[in-house]
Amino acid sequence: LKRSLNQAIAKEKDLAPCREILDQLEAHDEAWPFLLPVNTKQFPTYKKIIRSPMDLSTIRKKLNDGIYKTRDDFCADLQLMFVNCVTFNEDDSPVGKAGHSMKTFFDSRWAELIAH
Ligand SMILES: Cn1cc(C(=O)NCCN)ccc1=O
Repeated sequence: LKRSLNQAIAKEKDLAPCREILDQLEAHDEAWPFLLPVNTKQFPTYKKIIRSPMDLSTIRKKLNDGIYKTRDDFCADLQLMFVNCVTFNEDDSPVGKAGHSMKTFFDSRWAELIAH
């Protein structure tokens, strides 16, 4: 379906805050477990337990490649990343704690973005 120029501009506006939030997530002190895909050689059971891996570099690539059509598509991949983390890691582990901290940060920034 061909988009008008206005629709293309509207789409760009809608996703612009996603770039901003992603910048902040990547810069977060507790982003280290999420910057790259989980190393399945280091964690051989990961692929068996987590059927849909997701990480910040993959989200960045999808955003840059125009894969996300709406903000909610973007938000769904972040929620997937956090659910994967809770599934695979103990809450009181270093990665588990980082995941909870990053999710709390994301949810508050997302609310500001949507609630204006
Ligand atoms: C998201 N996640 C990350 C790791 C990890 O150790 N990442 C840092 C590598 N330097 C392990 C399990 C997990 O679910």
